[in-house]
This record gives sequence, structure tokens and C-alpha cells, in this order.
Amino acid sequence: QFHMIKHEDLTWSESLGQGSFTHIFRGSKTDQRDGVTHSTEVLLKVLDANHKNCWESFFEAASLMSQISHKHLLLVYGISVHKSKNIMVQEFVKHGALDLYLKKSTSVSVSWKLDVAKQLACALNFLEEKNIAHGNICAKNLLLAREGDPSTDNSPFIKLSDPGISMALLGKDVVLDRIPWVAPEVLNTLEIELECDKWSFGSTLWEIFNNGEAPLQGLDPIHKQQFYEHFSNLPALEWTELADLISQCMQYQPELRPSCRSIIRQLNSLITSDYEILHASDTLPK
Ligand SMILES: N#Cc1ccc(Nc2nc(N)cc(-n3cnc(CCO)c3)n2)cc1
Repeated sequence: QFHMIKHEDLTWSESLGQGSFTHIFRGSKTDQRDGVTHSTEVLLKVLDANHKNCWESFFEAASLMSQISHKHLLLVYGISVHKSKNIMVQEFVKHGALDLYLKKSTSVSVSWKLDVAKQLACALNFLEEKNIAHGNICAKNLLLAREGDPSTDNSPFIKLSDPGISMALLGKDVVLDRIPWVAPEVLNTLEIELECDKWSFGSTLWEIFNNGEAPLQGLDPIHKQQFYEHFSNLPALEWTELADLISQCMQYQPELRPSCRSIIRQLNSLITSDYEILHASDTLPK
């Protein structure tokens, strides 16, 4: 159920960093269409050789993304297996991971952030309707296809990346390190349900409105585990309506978390609320 890409059709450029058990590179792929050679810029995601046993989960994550298509889901062109290398070939998303973008950008407006949050909620709603849990929602896995430009008021556009290797195969230390994005119940079951994505959505909202700062970043795995054992909550944002939405999503009882439709409705009212207009004054040129 995959398009297989020949290794010789791939060109490798610079390394762009790494995910869990993977390395990513900029690159390009060539293919012949009606006798014409096309070269497409791609992102090459390679499974670490010392985690070869995860190749099924690695490709299962990719196949999830290629069996369904949605404007806010990353496009996976196919896979390439060459000698001991397992490679996922993805569309190259122009501005990269959202967490890094937010850390670098100073003047990102409240309406820009709400727009991004709503796009993620729409992607999750699409997955929820298909009863598909993603399992790795976080700002690092949101890719910015279009920056949006405050002066021309053109809006950002994000794509949700593949979920990567499944929790069950990641090992306890990686799962603990994903606190507070990973839902508390996952620590016991290592199973991902739809409700888990709501919890992660709350944590990602917190990141977006804290300019890409990772929640609980200073805590070591033991203290992160205690954060859940003590049923702790992230520090509330000043904007109480937004803080309320985050705490609704990050309820320890999965069944109490809101549906995607409710999340979208609440985001819509935040977008139109006067608070947003008031906030806009923060970013208007003085
Ligand atoms: N400077 C710069 C720059 C870097 C990267 C891209 N593009 C791109 N396209 C993708 N399909 C996936 C990713 N990507 C980034 N980090 C991860 C790991 C966490 O998911 C995945 N980046 C564009 C510009």
C-alpha cells in the first residue's frame, strides 16, 4: 500500500536534525512523468540503523499518512529501502517545525496563533471522524507550509507530520520525556486512543501561546512522572478563556475531554472575542 521509491532516484542534502530513533535530511527525488524528468524537493526521514526492529512501526506511521489525505496532513510520497536504510520520503514543508519557528519569531500575533490552533483542530477533527488516533501531537510535529504575513494579513498554513514510531516500541525513557504531551493514561497502557490526542492538543496550545517554549522543559523524567502522579496542571495562561480550553483538554479523565467539534467552536469564539481585538493592539505598529 506504498509507493516504493528507488534509492538511485534520491539525492541527499544536509541533515536537518533528528526525531525519536530517526534522522531527517533535506533532499530531492527524481521521477519520470510522460518522458519528462521531474525533480522534487523532499524531506528524507531515516530510521536509525540501531532501531531497525522498529521498521514496521516506522512505515505504519507513514502509511497512516498516505492512506488518508487532508490539506493539513503531511504528504508522504513513499518509502525507500536500501541495504539497511529505511527511508520515508515526505513533502518538504517550506518553513519547517513550528516549535523552532515560534522560538525564532518575535512578532507572531494572537490571531496568527489562533489560526494555527484552529487548523490543528480541523486536522484532528478529520482524524477523529475516521476514528484514527495520531499519538504524537506537539508543536515540533506541526510543519509550517506558509508563514503568513502580518502586513498583508495573509494567514499561516500548517501540516501535521507523521506520528513516528509507536509508543509501545519507544521505551519508558522516551515516553516519560514526552510528558506533558503524552496523555497520562498512556503511561500505563502505551495504547493511543482518540482522547489522547485531545490531551496533546491542550499541551500544544500551551506551547503555541508560550512562543514555542516547551512545557515542563526543565524537569527530569522522574519529576515529569511525579507531575502526573500529583495530577498537576500546566501554569495557566493569562487569557482565562484560552486557559479554560487547555484545562478542558488536559483533564486526567479521558472521557471528560471535549470533542473536536467543541474545541473548534470554542476556538471560533476566541477568534471573534473582543479580547482578540484588544490583543491585536499588542501587535499593531506603535
Ligand atoms: N531551516 C529549516 C527547515 C527545516 C525543515 C524544513 N522542512 C521540513 N519538512 C518536513 N516534511 C519535515 C520537517 N521536519 C522538521 N523537523 C522535523 C522533526 C519533527 O517532526 C521534521 N521539516 C524546512 C526548513
